[in-house]
Amino acid sequence: MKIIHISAECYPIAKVGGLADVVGALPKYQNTLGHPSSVIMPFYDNKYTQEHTFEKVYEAEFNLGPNYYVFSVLKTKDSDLDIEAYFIDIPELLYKNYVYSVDDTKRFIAFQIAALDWIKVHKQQPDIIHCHDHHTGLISFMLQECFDYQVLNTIPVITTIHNAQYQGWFGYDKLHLIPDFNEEKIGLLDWNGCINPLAAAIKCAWRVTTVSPSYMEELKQNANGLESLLSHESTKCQGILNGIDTQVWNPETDDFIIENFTKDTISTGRKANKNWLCKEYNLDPNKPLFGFIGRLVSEKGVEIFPDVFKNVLETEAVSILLLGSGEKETENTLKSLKPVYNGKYNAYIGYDERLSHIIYAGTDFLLMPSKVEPCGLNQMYALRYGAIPIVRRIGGLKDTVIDIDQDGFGICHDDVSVYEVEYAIKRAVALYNDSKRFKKLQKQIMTIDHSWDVSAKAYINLYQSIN
Ligand SMILES: Nc1ncnc2c1ncn2[C@@H]1O[C@H](COP(=O)(O)OP(=O)(O)O[C@H]2O[C@H](CO)[C@@H](O)[C@H](O)[C@H]2O)[C@@H](O)[C@H]1O
Repeated sequence: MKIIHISAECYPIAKVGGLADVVGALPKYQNTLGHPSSVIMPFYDNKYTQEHTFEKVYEAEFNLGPNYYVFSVLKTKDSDLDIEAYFIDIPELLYKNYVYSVDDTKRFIAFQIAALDWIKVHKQQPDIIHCHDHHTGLISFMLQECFDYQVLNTIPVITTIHNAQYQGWFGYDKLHLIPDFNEEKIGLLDWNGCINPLAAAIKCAWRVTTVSPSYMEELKQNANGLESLLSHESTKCQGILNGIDTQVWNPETDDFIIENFTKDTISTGRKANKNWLCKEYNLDPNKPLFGFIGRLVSEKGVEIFPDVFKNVLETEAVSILLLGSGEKETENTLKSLKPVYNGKYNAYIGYDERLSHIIYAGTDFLLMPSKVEPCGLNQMYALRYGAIPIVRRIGGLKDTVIDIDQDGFGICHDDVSVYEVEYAIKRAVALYNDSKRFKKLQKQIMTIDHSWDVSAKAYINLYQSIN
């Protein structure tokens, strides 16, 4: 089966968050299962595109409302990837030093048109088009209803919702950007008086998946306005838990970390990474270290951090290290705590792939008090690197972490409240002080298998069921 993934992000080419990790890994595992799987993504102006050379495999032009654009499809000449990636180059719209910004509607409609124009002329048509999130949400509508793409409408389209909070809404003033379609079908684009690409995908895709089974269930109650639509379409929806790329995320071979380790050398390996972090960020390596890595947005539960950190740092012998970027106000608040708790707390506000790996390898505990967590990859990376996750029981966190009091290996809490997270940290400190149990758990969690093997097969089964 020939599969094409269409996405705004793909690791290591362009990454903002977990979407990139999934699109960088799933096709790789599908290739290994014998199903040629490639990725179509925008050609951005970033480190990856600057450091590689590309060849043009196709060029054409298209209409975006009243304007004409020329686009090229590029392929790396010196690919170091295990997947085949094709890049849509529209210099005026996509070749930017960012992935997302305020002009996304126009940029991603253009991306979707160019991607489909190219698929249309492809010698070998795909058996499946797999779209990711709202940036590619109009593809299933376009195949079904736009006159230009009718020839492709027998190709099954799958949409994966990585995060239903973001839906890509836009007003009717931009309707003219979508290629011509039968206007009686306008209802397929509409949700609550706006054009809603994610809603259109839920209506038009052949199948809809979310990135964990629990999140699928939760969306029926809480989907940022799409609850009734998801309940209505529930027969074509399925939750498939994300995996992790165990080649990229492997403490034994990871080039980013300070010292590599296996479960047999975990003690010295993790110590070297923790010592490096503590030296670099002026923290005490003899205290339990609590880390956080992620986008600083409300759904990650980060608003409670200032109060949690103040309470904990004043009463417990702990160190805290945070890596994240996002909402400016949260960034500033978290930055402002640094001088107050000098030596006990530090934060790197920004994006740093290498540092994230070292934190997984060196922190004793990883905090994830998410309000919403469709799957969450960080807890799985933490497990693989022997860091104990402290998670709220929600979405994929609920599906992957079991509390130590239920014979499990993590620390779980039910609500996102200062009290509950503080209590979870206190339980973690008690666990840390029970050194024999703590060390045994660290070894045990490194052996939990969250690789893509199982889930990549689940996607193949899903594709086969509609092919
Ligand atoms: N400042 C920073 N510096 C370096 N690395 C950083 C970073 N901030 C985040 N990261 C990295 O980005 C990734 C984040 O992945 P998540 O799954 O936690 O989140 P995200 O919410 O982006 O993804 C959405 O999609 C994914 C994939 O489906 C779901 O798991 C998730 O629940 C859903 O919200 C991890 O690889 C993490 O290490």
